[in-house]
Amino acid sequence: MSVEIFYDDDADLSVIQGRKVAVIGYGSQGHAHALSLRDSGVDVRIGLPEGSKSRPKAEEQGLRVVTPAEAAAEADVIMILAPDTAQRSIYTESIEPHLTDGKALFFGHGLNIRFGLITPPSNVDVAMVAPKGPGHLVRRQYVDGKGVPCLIAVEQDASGGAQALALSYAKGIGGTRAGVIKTTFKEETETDLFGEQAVLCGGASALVQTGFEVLTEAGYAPEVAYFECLHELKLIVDLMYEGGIARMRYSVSDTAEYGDYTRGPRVINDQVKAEMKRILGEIQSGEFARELVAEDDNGRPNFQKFREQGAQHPIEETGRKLRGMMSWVDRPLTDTA
Ligand SMILES: NC(=O)C1=CN([C@@H]2O[C@H](COP(=O)(O)OP(=O)(O)OC[C@H]3O[C@@H](n4cnc5c(N)ncnc54)[C@H](OP(=O)(O)O)[C@@H]3O)[C@@H](O)[C@H]2O)C=CC1
Ligand SMILES: CC[C@](O)(C(C)=O)C(=O)O
Ligand SMILES: [Mg+2]
Ligand SMILES: [Mg+2]
Repeated sequence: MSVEIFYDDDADLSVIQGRKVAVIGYGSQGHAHALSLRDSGVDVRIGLPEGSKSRPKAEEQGLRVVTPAEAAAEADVIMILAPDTAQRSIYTESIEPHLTDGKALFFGHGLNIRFGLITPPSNVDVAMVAPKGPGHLVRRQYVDGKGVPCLIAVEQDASGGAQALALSYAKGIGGTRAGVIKTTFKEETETDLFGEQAVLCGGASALVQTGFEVLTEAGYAPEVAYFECLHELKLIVDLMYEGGIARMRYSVSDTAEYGDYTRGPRVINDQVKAEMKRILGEIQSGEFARELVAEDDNGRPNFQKFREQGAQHPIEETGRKLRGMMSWVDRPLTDTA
């Protein structure tokens, strides 16, 4: 099945430049979208509750901050970039009352629409611009004249111009420099959740931690295990990113390549694939979304525990020490990450 991919020449920046945009939330994605849209000549305001920790940061970076309700009332494109679990109540309390004819409601991820947690009225456009990368890199790439690829989707096209508006927004954050693929809220939501759970975040973290544990439990130095299982992973993934798995295999030794073919499938085996399929099933059925919402409604007791356990894993202490010796690696997050 072929997909539609859009680049700079397919998107008209003046469409979003002609609208007033509210970015609700100023975290990973929020700061990246807001700053890059502003730098692309778009009229942006930030919606944050009084007392929000993010307010001083947004103001220091030259943005006007109002409450989410004020931002939604002023703007005609409202992009919700608060945590997915907070979006329902923000929508009901601060956005829904201001969804008058001709406005557009935008998302950076489709979870709340896909699982029916938010049901917008029929008089507004509902669309998504979802960067396929962390917000801090979305901003860094924009500043460097590059871009993170994005997905766009239109759930509701009340104006007849929702796709052109989404493409224009994507251009404003640098997405069309790299390529913007048209998809649906369903496809974006399910693939994004699967990717982050099974491969990018869950799968990769568990692989790295388990490799580190196997080496250190066998008596090898934690520093050596850290370089082998975490630090070097980036260098290997960089080669895959630049030229695919084949490029990585071309660059590593024949010994590594032979070990890759013969041992890799023993680690990521049929049992792992079956588990990945179960994970995808839980996403598609809505089981994961229900679990996430219940966890949040209960005050996130398990989430908090997992965070603490993760932070206490011995690989973190080893990494802190080693990264401290590599100034180019160990740098604080900045405006452009
Ligand atoms: N993180 C990423 O790189 C990616 C995220 N996405 C999607 O983008 C969206 C935003 O995610 P992400 O950037 O990670 O979010 P963050 O967790 O970084 O967002 C935190 C921001 O939201 C603010 N916030 C919290 N509650 C509210 C509220 N009630 N009203 C207004 N603002 C609030 C926080 O304010 P305070 O400082 O006061 O807590 C903070 O500014 C999600 O839909 C996510 O799935 C998509 C692609 C990648
Ligand atoms: C991989 C995690 C992600 O989906 C992302 C950065 O794209 C997220 O939700 O943060
Ligand atoms: Mg993602
Ligand atoms: Mg995600």
